[in-house]
Amino acid sequence: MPSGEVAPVSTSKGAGLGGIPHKFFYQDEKDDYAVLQFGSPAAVGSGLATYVQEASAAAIKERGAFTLVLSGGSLFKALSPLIGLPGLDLSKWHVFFVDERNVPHSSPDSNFKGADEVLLSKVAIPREQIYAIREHLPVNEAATEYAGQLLRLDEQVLPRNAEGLPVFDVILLGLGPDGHVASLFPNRSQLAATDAWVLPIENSPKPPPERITFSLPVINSAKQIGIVAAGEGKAEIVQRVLEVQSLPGALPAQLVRPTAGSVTWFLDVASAQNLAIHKWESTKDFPRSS
Ligand SMILES: O=C1O[C@H](COP(=O)(O)O)[C@@H](O)[C@H](O)[C@H]1O
Repeated sequence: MPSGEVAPVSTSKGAGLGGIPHKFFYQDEKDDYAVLQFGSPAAVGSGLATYVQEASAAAIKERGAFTLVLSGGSLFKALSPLIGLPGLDLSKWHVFFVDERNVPHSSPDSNFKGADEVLLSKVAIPREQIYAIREHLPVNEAATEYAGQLLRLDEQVLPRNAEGLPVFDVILLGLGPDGHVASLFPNRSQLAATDAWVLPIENSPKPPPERITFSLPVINSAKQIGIVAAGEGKAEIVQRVLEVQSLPGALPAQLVRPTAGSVTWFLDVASAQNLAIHKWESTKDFPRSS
């Protein structure tokens, strides 16, 4: 995440409607920090489906497998345009959860249940390639067990980088109103954890209290990270994360900085409404256009 008084460095203006996003880039060392603003939540979903479709085709061509990591909340519904999309080789897909609540799979709080009802039960991904939290374990053991599921996969499915960390093809993150991503909450010790792939959480500020979450180093090892935030309720936090420096004590979403991959934000007009880009474009005083 850029620091200081942050300004976008270039823009390419689409209408935001019909799936053609208004696209702009924030400064980052690797020039790979794109923000896509779509005309509606439905268009965000279509854009997201295309992003996943393209990543899937590339990964399957390269190594015969595709790894997709989901977060919870509103994301599953946004992904529904994936259902019935032609040309997806779903038999090669492996689906994971970047965070999960330590509850039975039948609980309304379960991310697995939410994903299954809205998406996973409607597509032909082999069930053994959907990696759910093991139920009825103490949360420490649930985190260790989930990490074990990842460790058991061979590198053709889940490659490792030079640091030995897993490299997922696509991780999709939601954004909480406090700037949390996955179950990494502001000012919590888990933000500094480097020694475990999957961390237990015993006292989450958002219920339910027990959760497991990927650590930041694992998230930041992904090839592609999509951060999805639609609706007016996300406008304030989207602007804070993208444009307000908060070091020290950066928000979790500001710590999403892939070591070798890219970040793409998926916003709609409502969640992007506070971004300074609109002010600059309307005054034609765009600070550093390229
Ligand atoms: O608790 C959680 O919240 C975030 C944001 O959810 P949303 O419904 O506001 O999109 C979610 O990304 C995370 O996975 C979940 O556990």
